[in-house]
Amino acid sequence: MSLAAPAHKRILLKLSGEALMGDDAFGINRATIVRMVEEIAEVNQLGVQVAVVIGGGNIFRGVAGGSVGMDRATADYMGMLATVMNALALADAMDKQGMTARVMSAIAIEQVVEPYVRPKALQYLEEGKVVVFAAGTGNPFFTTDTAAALRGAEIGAELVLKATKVDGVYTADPNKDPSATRYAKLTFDEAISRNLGIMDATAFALCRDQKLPIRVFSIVKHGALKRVVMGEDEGTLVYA
Ligand SMILES: Nc1ncnc2c1ncn2[C@@H]1O[C@H](COP(=O)(O)OP(=O)(O)O)[C@@H](O)[C@H]1O
Ligand SMILES: O=c1ccn([C@@H]2O[C@H](COP(=O)(O)OP(=O)(O)O)[C@@H](O)[C@H]2O)c(=O)[nH]1
Repeated sequence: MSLAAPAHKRILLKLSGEALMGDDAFGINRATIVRMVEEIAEVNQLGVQVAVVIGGGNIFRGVAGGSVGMDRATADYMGMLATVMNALALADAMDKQGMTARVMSAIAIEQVVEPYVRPKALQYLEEGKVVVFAAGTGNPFFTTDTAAALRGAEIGAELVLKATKVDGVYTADPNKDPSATRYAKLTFDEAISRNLGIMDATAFALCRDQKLPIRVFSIVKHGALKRVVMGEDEGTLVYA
């Protein structure tokens, strides 16, 4: 039996809100969330420190609100609140799975969750607790992908793992262009200049400047998270 050690000590996992929907049209699919949490538990048990940034697209997206005439910043605050709901659901499922999860919010709603305080987050990670970062960056006009890049840099994560419905970065959106092919790896500059829509340019630029690599992989594919953590070739690596 091989007792290979994980390739990373501390990771930042970005889960899209839509990933939580499973096959539902919106909201949180319980079976999907439980399965994801099982995969997170597996890497947590290997001794890997795990922080999570959760999206909110399954409940509300600021862009959608803005497009129907709402004030964009107000719609974005609604989107951030949606991520808090997802964070609570995720942390609850983690606790049921035997992990200890702590939700930290970028906007103050202290009766619900504790505020994000960087040293506290670092302390939780050292203790082996899973930290779930809620409310994105706390600012409108940003995304949770950018929050993942920001928190990843702040906590000194070795890698940002973007778990999504596709299994990597493609030459074009594979849901729209069936002839698109997947990159094994590419640089941040290539990703930005080719306008690859998998993540927003702000997130890519932040990770590029901080030399924080991102691995994009499928959350639907069983065992993929563990393979990434073990340093195996899975999905697409975006690097500086
Ligand atoms: N070049 C690309 N390679 C891979 N996926 C892409 C690309 N361009 C756009 N996408 C889309 O990005 C989505 C992944 O981003 P994600 O943040 O998980 O989704 P969303 O923003 O819809 O919640 C994929 O489902 C895919 O449709
Ligand atoms: O720093 C942030 C992060 C998120 N949002 C809002 O929250 C919504 C949900 O986040 P996102 O779309 O990134 O979620 P995901 O695509 O991962 O489901 C976004 O559309 C924005 O409206 C925001 O305003 N600032």
